[in-house]
Amino acid sequence: MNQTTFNLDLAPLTSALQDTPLAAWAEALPQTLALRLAPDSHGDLPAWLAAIDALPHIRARQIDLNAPCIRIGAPDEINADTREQIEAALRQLHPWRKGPFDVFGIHIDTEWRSDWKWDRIVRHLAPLAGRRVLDVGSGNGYFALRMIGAGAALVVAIDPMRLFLMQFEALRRFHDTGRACVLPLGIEDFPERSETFDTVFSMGVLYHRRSPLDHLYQLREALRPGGELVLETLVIPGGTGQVLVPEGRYARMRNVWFIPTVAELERWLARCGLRDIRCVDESPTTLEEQRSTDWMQFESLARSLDPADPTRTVEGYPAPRRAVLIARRP
Ligand SMILES: Nc1ncnc2c1ncn2[C@@H]1O[C@H](C[S@+](CC[C@H]([NH3+])C(=O)[O-])CC(=O)[O-])[C@@H](O)[C@H]1O
Repeated sequence: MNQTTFNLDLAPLTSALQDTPLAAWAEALPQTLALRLAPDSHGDLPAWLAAIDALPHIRARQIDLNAPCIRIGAPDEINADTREQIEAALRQLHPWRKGPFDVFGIHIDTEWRSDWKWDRIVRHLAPLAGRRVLDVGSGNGYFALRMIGAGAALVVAIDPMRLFLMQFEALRRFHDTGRACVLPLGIEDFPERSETFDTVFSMGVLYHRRSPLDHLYQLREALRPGGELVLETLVIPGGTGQVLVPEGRYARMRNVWFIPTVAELERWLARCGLRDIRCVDESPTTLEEQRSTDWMQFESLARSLDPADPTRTVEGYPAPRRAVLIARRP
């Protein structure tokens, strides 16, 4: 395996973006990613690459990217030894946070029931069929695959955590639509103004940004005029003008900066020039939706809530609740 470029097949992406303002950026991606994926760039990278290398080269015949539990291959497509080999390699890529997936009958029970989030969102979207999509903070590409399942023409998914790219690439060993890619990049590595995408998703990212309005502004600038922004983030109950800035950790997470109310978030979106702003869902995160599993054995939400009062975090803040807002770039 060529560890420097990690065999990321960027040709479909470069070709899909060739007539857009992102053409030059896409052309330069091999050099950008060579640095990001250099063998010494992350201590675990060699082990992850070895895990992917240990996967057999098989193409799944039965694939369903539209199912809540994304299905790549049916159990009867492989024998028991091959299944064992695949499962052992996929487990080397622990922790699996976003999913679930079913790979030739191996059920990857991820920390999150990401299918529940998708259900809350998808029915409110402009239909994704034929659209060019950007997913910022994509995790392992679970949602990117669901977007392809919903007919998107192209999904560019970015997430700086290289493990999540490895998980996406491991699954891509068995299927490849050529229409979705996960790139190991943060939003700060993305061109400021591309005006290329029909739909831009930012889910679970805003509260990690120290400058949330700059984040919203950059998301807006990635949209073509008339394009749709889908923003999912932590919120607190309350009205306009209220924002929680945790003193230290929030629900044991270190890098949480701004948690506004829905009304305040709507104002931020409007100030960033977005229109037709609507909150389509607001839900508390439950212990059924985010939990430790066999495929994510670290601590999860349960350990972040006050055992005496689960409506509070261990730090005494309101327990996690998330809102989904949809807006349009005029
Ligand atoms: N600067 C950054 N640029 C891009 N991504 C980032 C950055 N910083 C962190 N991330 C990534 O943003 C993701 C946040 S999780 C949401 C995943 C998915 N969207 C979900 O909705 O389940 C949070 C949650 O669990 O909700 C992580 O994968 C980070 O690596």
